[in-house]
Amino acid sequence: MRNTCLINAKGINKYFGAFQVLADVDLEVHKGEAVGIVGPNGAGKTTLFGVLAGALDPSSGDIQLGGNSILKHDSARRCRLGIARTHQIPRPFLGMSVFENVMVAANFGSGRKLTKTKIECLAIDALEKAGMTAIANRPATSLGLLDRKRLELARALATSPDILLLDEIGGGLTEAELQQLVSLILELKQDGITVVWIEHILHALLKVIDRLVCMDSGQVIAQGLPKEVMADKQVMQAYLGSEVAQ
Ligand SMILES: Nc1ncnc2c1ncn2[C@@H]1O[C@H](COP(=O)(O)OP(=O)(O)OP(=O)(O)O)[C@@H](O)[C@H]1O
Repeated sequence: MRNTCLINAKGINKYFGAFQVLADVDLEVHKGEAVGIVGPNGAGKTTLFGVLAGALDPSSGDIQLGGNSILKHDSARRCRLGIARTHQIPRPFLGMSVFENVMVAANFGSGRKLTKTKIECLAIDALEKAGMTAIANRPATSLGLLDRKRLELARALATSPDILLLDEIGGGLTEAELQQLVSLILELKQDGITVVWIEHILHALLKVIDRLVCMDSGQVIAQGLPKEVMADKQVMQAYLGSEVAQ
């Protein structure tokens, strides 16, 4: 199962003006695995997600999904092909309720015409998984940061993703909430969803991932088994001076 390459990003470079943010990044993610991405602030992790999800065009390189290039597909098309993403800074539709936000995602992400009942089922299921059923009717504007993060996850789940890109979804959660999040992500993995998770909270990340990738200054500096990557000299050096919650 883990031999099937789902996402294959090759030779990704990204410049903002003259500033190179990604430098020849290769990333393979196999079907069914959970991959963690760590690295100091500014390493290029979120930019890499932007490039994978289609929010940003790479300056060069290719991204394949299931063996086919998706470079020319915009983020909406990539979402319909099964790539869902949560944002580090949540971006709900503020004029809508929690439920409406998730309904939009369920409708939009499916890539085919669904009945209203089916869309509602997808939305209810996603809200349940994200632990938001009790506040489904609240306006999105009334949510605090943690609930906005949950809503990000619910919206991503409602699109019925094959691959879930999670961007620092654990930040700001209590230890108990982190445990719930870990259990949920393990469940999603069990359900066959491939997970790529950028996270600074290592002890949570390490409970979920099969493989770890460490980035620094726009480059992948190590990847492999989590324990080996964390013991890598270059990785430890990259973290010197930055606080890593273990
Ligand atoms: N739109 C942009 N224009 C110019 N520079 C940008 C832009 N977006 C990101 N950057 C810069 O690119 C670098 C990488 O940013 P990115 O957000 O990808 O890092 P990161 O590894 O996700 O960091 P963090 O852990 O703090 O979220 C940073 O120096 C950032 O300031």
